[in-house]
Amino acid sequence: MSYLLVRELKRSKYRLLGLVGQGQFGRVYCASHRKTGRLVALKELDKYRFPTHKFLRELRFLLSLQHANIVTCHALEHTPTGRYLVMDYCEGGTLRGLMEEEIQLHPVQCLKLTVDVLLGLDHAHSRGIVHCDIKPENILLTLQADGWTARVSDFGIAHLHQESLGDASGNTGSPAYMAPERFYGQYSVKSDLYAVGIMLFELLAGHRPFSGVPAAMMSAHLNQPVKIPATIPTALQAVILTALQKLPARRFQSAAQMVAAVQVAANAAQLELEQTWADSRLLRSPLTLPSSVCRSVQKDALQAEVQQLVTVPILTVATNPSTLAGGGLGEKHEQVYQVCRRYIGCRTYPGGFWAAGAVPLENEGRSSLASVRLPKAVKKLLVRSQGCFAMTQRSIYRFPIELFQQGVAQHTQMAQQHAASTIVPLQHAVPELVAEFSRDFLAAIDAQGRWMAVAVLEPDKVTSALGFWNLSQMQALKPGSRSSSSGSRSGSAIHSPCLTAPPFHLAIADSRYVVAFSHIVDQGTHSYITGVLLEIFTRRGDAVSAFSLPVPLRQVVDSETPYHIVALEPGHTHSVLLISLKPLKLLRIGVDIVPIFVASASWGYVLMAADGQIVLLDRCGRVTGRFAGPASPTAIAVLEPYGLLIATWGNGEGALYTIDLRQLDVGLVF
Ligand SMILES: Nc1ncnc2c1ncn2[C@@H]1O[C@H](COP(=O)(O)OP(=O)(O)OP(=O)(O)O)[C@@H](O)[C@H]1O
Repeated sequence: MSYLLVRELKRSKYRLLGLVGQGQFGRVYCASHRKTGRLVALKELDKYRFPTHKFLRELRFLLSLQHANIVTCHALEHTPTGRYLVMDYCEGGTLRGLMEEEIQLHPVQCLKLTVDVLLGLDHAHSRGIVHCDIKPENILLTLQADGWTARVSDFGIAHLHQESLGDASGNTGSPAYMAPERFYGQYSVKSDLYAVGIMLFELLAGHRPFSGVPAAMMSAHLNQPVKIPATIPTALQAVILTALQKLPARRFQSAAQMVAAVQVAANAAQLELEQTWADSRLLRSPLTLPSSVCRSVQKDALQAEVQQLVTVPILTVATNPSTLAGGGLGEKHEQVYQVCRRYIGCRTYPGGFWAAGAVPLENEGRSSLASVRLPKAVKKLLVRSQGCFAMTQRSIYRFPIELFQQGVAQHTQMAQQHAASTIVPLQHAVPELVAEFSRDFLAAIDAQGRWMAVAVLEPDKVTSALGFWNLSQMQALKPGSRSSSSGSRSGSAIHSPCLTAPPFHLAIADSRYVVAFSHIVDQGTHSYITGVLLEIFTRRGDAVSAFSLPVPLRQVVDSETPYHIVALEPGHTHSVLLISLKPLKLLRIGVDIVPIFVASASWGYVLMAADGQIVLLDRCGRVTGRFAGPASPTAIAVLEPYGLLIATWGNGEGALYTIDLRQLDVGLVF
């Protein structure tokens, strides 16, 4: 990151959060406004590479365009070292980036993005501006409650309608998206609609209609008929064919006309779209066209959803194989069910599934097995080298990690020896009470298990203070005391900062920083949650930064990778949100279960539904396995690299399960 820019910005109203990309004319940074926490993109404009006239030209276009589907420019900042544009930050990156993710986009989402682009263009066209460079690289994305929203950016080579035709700069652009007339230096609003037609083709077909070197592409755009794959519904084929007419007069006459045609075709093709999509995995959230903006969730609805997670349905576990979800869910489920049935019912222990139940199996006349008694419902499980930390409503317990490792190791050993007829008794484990609080609390433990951040929720529910613990000595660090935890610079005093709002989650960003998440409530109604405030503190309690996310969240989990978190969103029952914090990037992945818990592993993510269904995703969000675990989970965690811990609660009893994923043939690469 440019040292000078950082120094300048230290004195400015923005705090840099990270480098986002590099364009022809300078770098783009993600920054937050120091007072409001609003995220912005700072586009550095190198004065040598971006001559003043070009720069003023783009600024003239940008400042005149204020629309939800155009990346808004707020200001121009001058520093002694340069100048930069302050723009809306688009945390979803470019449409090109989304298309390159190996997650196929739902056709309805593709149509919505196309309509978004057309609405943005309609606004620009109504002000006499032709973009002239529409392509996925110039479409940025923001994430909202109803899915991705596309915003047109980069008006660098835009032209006014009345500017002279045949202008030498008129034929600059990207040949793959250029309308035939653009190769002759001519342009009009219909040239932009042609480019949108190519993009729509590419979104639905997965490739562009013409490819090759620029000369070949020019020839194809001018002469070659467009061949549309039969997989694209007929109604939409007609829209693409009209947009890609060689003669501008035969295309849609305005962006608004094309929006109407896309909407009619989308309705006509609804059934076909669903069928096309049936075999592939996609964003299954219902989407409407055009974007009906629903940026918030009702506070009560979120509370009810969260409540549902805590008060799980009651079922007895570990003593009765029928409580382990098994039937009707495919081969893998059946496989796990069989393993459990053999383990419990026939006194065999074939490996692959190890359970420690709160009710010892001797009660049913069976041999003794290790039993982990869970005194309370576990709300959060964290696995560190020092042990497995189980957090209940007001206490933190630590189980020796060996207990679980022993369980997994024994399965493996037994599976290898084919000694499926013996039950190996495991040690009874008594969890150690690490801390007890007089009120509800949240806690996060750093990856090395050296320190812990704790927020005890105050009764007034308006404020909460953040406290820090040295876990090697198992003690809370008092505000003003000197931190002596290993790895810290000695002599730094601990603070106990007050959080802006009561948090609903604490996460560790890396070995030095903790992030507090709190809901942002609509100031007018006080009943809608519109987003999430993230406040970042050092492990000594110094406030570092704060910024807001535009989407409400209901559950957040730290990821294996620093500055990455995984979250579930209220209202988005079939998806999981991958969040990178530095710089902010959001990726929503569609899944075909309703996850209520998510855990992160070095190889990907584990999602678990209330009925025990478990889906494993790799780091790119592809499904690598699915099977059924115990029902009524209250918390899950990964026991690296191949163990999965599941806490359940029912009938006043709790249980901790360990599943050895290697035994399940789930296609994971460890
Ligand atoms: N407002 C923004 N919000 C988020 N990311 C942005 C924003 N603007 C740009 N970016 C990111 O920064 C990268 C560089 O953008 P920039 O517009 O400077 O260059 P470019 O798109 O490569 O084209 P050019 O240099 O020709 O204008 C983009 O690829 C995009 O990922």
